[in-house]
Amino acid sequence: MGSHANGSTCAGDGPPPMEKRKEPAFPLKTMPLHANGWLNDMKLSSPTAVPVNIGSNSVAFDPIYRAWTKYPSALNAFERIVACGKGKKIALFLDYDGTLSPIVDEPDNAVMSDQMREVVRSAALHLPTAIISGRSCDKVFDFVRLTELYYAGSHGMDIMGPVGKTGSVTDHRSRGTNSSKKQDKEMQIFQAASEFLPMIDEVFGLLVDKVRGIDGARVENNKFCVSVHYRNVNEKDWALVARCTDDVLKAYPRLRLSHGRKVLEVRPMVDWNKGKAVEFLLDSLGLADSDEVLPIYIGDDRTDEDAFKVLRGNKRGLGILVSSVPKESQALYSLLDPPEVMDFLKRLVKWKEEEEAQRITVKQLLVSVDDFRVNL
Ligand SMILES: O=P(O)(O)OC[C@H]1O[C@H](O[C@H]2O[C@H](CO)[C@@H](O)[C@H](O)[C@H]2O)[C@H](O)[C@@H](O)[C@@H]1O
Repeated sequence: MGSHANGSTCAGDGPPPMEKRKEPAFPLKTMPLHANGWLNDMKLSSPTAVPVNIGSNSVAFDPIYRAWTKYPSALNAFERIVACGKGKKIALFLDYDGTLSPIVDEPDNAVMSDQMREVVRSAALHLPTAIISGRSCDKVFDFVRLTELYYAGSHGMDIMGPVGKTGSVTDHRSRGTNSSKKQDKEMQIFQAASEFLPMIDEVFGLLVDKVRGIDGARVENNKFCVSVHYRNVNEKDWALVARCTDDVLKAYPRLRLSHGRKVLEVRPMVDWNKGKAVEFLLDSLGLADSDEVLPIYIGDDRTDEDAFKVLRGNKRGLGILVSSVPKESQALYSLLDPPEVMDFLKRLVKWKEEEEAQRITVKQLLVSVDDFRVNL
């Protein structure tokens, strides 16, 4: 995985800081069975990259990482990837946290660099582009601040797009949409679980109260989902976080839980996920024909696997996993970290610009030949 050599570590994935801890308010052996299962998942969901100290490209020199060749580097395989897209339209789907912005300890600080914003903007000018995030649409929009894109927040349960853009999604399949405007240029297109809003608000309040005593625990309201963060919680207290979340969820059988990177994600029990959001957008944008369109999805999280799976099915498109540690995935390719994502997007934009320039030249040539014939 040669191209991975320019990477940096996800510093935020390191062990939580050793802080003064509270003892769990209950003996661990009394943990309910599924909260115990969660604990296992909590440990597995965000494995720590173990950097080997060789210069700044530590992870890339890690022999274990280098031996991980199951998902080839999307940078090394760039020519192969664009060859799949030759003569097709490429549709781009991007996760936010850990893909466009580095993982950091404080969720509110997960800003996107200006450079990355510029690259995503250029990509969106050439290719239909959507950001699909576990965060609420509003939050991810506040970070990204680009009106040229589609946004699918709350794990795809809340989809918004640019108003008046050619090929923009129409409302014909939407449920409960009143075209609520955002930033004057954004409109709500689809909400998969709008009836859950009051329940999510309620659960958010209960979870905030419940984990208040746990050092480092933080609850985030993502509109149709709630995130319970334990990145800054001492590992010994992760079981307590699981137990508190489970206690609250017991009264809400219509909510379920998924695991992200040091976060428990509470979400409505509806048949909707990032994969469904990708299908919805492809379909609604008239991009569902796999003979004409190559969808590429880039993401780092477990919840992105639903999208990788959709694209892998029938060889419809390509998933690219962003990871600095070897892990199993439904993706076909990999990138080390957000800087590599930026490099990949830059190359994609350049390739697209060259392709467009070639097409214009050929068109001009054909016009000249026609003119020549007419004048003969
Ligand atoms: O689908 P995504 O865009 O990847 O969103 C998933 C979650 O991302 C955020 O949490 C993660 O990033 C934080 C900032 O780097 C980090 O502190 C946290 O540990 C990660 O899990 C976001 O805060 C969550 O609400 C999203 O669900």
